[in-house]
Amino acid sequence: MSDPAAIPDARADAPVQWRDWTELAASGSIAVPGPDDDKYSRGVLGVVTGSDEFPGAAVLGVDAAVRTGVGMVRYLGAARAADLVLRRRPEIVTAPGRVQAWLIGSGQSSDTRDEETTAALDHAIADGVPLVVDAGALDLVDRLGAPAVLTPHAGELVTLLKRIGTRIDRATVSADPERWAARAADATGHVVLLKGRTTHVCAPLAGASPRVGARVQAPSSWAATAGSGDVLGGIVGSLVATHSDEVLADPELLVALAATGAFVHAWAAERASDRGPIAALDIAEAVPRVIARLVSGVAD
Ligand SMILES: NC(=O)C1=CN([C@@H]2O[C@H](COP(=O)(O)OP(=O)(O)OC[C@H]3O[C@@H](n4cnc5c(N)ncnc54)[C@H](O)[C@@H]3O)[C@@H](O)[C@H]2O)[C@@H](O)CC1
Ligand SMILES: Nc1ncnc2c1ncn2[C@@H]1O[C@H](COP(=O)(O)OP(=O)(O)O)[C@@H](O)[C@H]1O
Repeated sequence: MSDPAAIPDARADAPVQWRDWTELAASGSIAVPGPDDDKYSRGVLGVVTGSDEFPGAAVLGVDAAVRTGVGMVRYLGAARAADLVLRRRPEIVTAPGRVQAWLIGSGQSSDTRDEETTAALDHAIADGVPLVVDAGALDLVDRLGAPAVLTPHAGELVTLLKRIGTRIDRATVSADPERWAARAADATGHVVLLKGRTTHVCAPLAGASPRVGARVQAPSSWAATAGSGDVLGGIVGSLVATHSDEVLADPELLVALAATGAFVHAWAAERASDRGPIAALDIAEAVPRVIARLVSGVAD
């Protein structure tokens, strides 16, 4: 149960100007390659996700990242996951090298993290480029130096807030997601994307008040299926990698990129679903059609 006495009041609940994220808003966050572009200039996403326990999460995130439109994906996670990633996506590079953003944590757990994964995560965190931090890397939040988007679901947000002494339960988060997403952003100093039927993306307070927040309403709930969040991580990772320099210059841009990622995810799920059930990979497969519509304004 939540314990209101444990919730600190200092600086709490500074105002957020919430904006519903529309197709028009999302269309501004897609990088379209030009005649002079190559795979490096478009942006490279480094990925450290998956584990022996959850290798599939790596496949889902990488597949979604490629389909969102990035120049290259370097997968540098667990060996078993790397095999599966290459089977699904032979274009993935598993050699280390420069990247413009990192996606870390999906399909991992801080309890079972092995030495190799720890070293790969340490490298990603020290690299100085923007990060998308999911599931099993959220415990590393205090060590992030570069701008980051954290992508918790309600349960993971509860754990994040517990670290700063705010003891609430999952139901409390679900009852007021705007408040708790904002509180987590302030507590961590990073953009928080709180997942759900409505996804809330909030920037931390940084001088200007009110700060910006974005709400993405999913048109249905068929996306509530295992691995769906791993797909979202790949989509957001790809959008961040293709806007890396802009994010380093203005970290608040991560709100627009993360909200666009949630928008693309929600509408890819809708297209894949056709009013029926879907699997997580179906969402990834539908991403290019959603992106095509965003950049051309024309439905197929
Ligand atoms: N194919 C894959 O590799 C997948 C990997 N995943 C990864 O799995 C890890 C754990 O993520 P979760 O979001 O599941 O963790 P949660 O924090 O939601 O769940 C924690 C635990 O509670 C249990 N639980 C929660 N709700 C339950 C219910 N209604 N009935 C029975 N048990 C319930 C789960 O089995 C789990 O052990 C993450 O690293 C995530 O990325 C998931 O994304 C699912 C797919
Ligand atoms: N009721 C719902 N309606 C629509 N989308 C949902 C709903 N519940 C969850 N989602 C979306 O599905 C994804 C679930 O992510 P997550 O909880 O991390 O699942 P997993 O760990 O299985 O990948 C998120 O993108 C979230 O916004």
